[in-house]
Amino acid sequence: MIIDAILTARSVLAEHLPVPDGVRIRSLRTHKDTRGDFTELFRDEWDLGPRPLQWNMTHSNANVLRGVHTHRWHTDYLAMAAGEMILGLHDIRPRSPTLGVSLLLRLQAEDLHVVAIPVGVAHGFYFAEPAITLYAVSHYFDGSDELGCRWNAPELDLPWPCDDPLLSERDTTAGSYSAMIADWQSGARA
Ligand SMILES: Cc1cn([C@H]2C[C@H](O)[C@@H](COP(=O)(O)OP(=O)(O)O[C@H]3O[C@H](C)C(=O)[C@H](O)[C@H]3O)O2)c(=O)[nH]c1=O
Repeated sequence: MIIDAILTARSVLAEHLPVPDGVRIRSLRTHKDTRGDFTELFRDEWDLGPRPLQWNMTHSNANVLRGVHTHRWHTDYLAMAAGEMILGLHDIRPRSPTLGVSLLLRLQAEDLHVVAIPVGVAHGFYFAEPAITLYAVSHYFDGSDELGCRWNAPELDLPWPCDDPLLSERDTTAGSYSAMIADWQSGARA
């Protein structure tokens, strides 16, 4: 069953489950009181990868899938502000010890964790219900660093819990997995 392939961030940390090399997951501490709550999202001292230069917020409707994308230069750093995301990860770096490793990770605003995704780890965000994602990037937005492939390319080995997600025009017309690999390797650093 697909649902069995989806791990919570908490279980990955608790059971020391393998993730693509360089992916960092950290549990965030929420301080609750009678007014609500307070959670630190980022501390440079946490050493989760390159420092964020830009923060973004995305509202996603139900059944939206953003991706699958990968980058040559910038790291993504994300947490859920509301709702839940199924984060798909897949390592495409030829020299990585986790080349080809795939993972579906459940991120929940109700159990806050932050995830840092390094260059060369392809990723997609699936939202079964409306959700709000906060994410930072280590470089300013540059469309030339936006690589990707079809969300359901078999080579990704990502059993997404959806059949017909709502995609952007860009993701609808995304190319093949092999084209993404060639594109990435033509200019990658890692
Ligand atoms: C990323 C970005 C986008 N935009 C504009 C460009 C488009 O008009 C609109 C939506 O952008 P896009 O369709 O690229 O958004 P996503 O499909 O959610 O993709 C983004 O989130 C996935 C998961 C990624 O990994 C990508 O790096 C990132 O592009 O926001 C900006 O103005 N600044 C930005 O930094």
